[in-house]
Amino acid sequence: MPKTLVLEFTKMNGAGNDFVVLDNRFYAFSDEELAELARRYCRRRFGIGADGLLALAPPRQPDTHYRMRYFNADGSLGTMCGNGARCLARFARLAGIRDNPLRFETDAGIYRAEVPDDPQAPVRLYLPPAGTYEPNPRLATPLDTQFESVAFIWTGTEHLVCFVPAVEATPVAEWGPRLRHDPALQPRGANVDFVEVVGEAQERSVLRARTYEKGVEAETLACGTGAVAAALVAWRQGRVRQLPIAVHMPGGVLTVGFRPEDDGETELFLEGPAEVVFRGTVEVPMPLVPSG
Ligand SMILES: N[C@@H](CCC[C@H](N)C(=O)O)C(=O)O
Repeated sequence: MPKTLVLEFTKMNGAGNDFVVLDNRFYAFSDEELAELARRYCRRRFGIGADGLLALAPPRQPDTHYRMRYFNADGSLGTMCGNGARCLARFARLAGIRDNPLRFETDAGIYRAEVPDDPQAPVRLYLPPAGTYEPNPRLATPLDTQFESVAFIWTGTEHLVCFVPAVEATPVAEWGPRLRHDPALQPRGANVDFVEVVGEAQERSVLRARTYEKGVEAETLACGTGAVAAALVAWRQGRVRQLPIAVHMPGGVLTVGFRPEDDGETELFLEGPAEVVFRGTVEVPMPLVPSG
């Protein structure tokens, strides 16, 4: 009889950016095994279906509650995922870590999250300041004349932010992969955010954005680090003047706030929904070998 392991998982989403979530404090899967689980179970129609896999791992540092592991649907390791981090924080509270706020380790640094008890209430993630910013990166790809500006910014992972006049009409499926694979951005590549400035409403700036995600290799319904990237670039380029900034994505609204300082932004936060959709089990054939 082939050996199997019954794996308990939780399906979650943050504004439609969806994840398979598991408690790796019990399973102790290696990164290679987690990558394989992501490839197998994130597949739509053949698996559970998700943009990525999140694992709650034991902390390595004494002053943190846990360590987040994030794998894209193609099995690639993601240094950070804004919506995933908010979902995993809610999962951690449900899994019995009762402190609030939570402090956790990621491959992009230490983050903090505030999780209200109300399961419908938004989860707020506090991020460290953004990294590399290039307002005019030299790309090999000739740009669409419709693009108003293209900037690179690191918000825990790589983002290329393209301001466009009408995001609905932008052919994301064509321009996303073209720019994501631009030779100048290799070897890591970049997520590509197409952003339109809508204006101001209810004491906040409003952006509309769509993201093509590396590792998913498709447009997702929302991207947390992408919303932060869009908001920061819009602010730095003087395209918006009111804080916070509401970023409308196809799957929902994410809010980005910060305190502007002369040398950058502090108290950077990302807020939005982080919801459990269902819990389930899958029988995982062991040992877990790459499915190819
Ligand atoms: N959807 C995410 C971003 C996930 C990481 C990305 N695909 C990468 O590998 O850089 C978010 O909410 O931030």
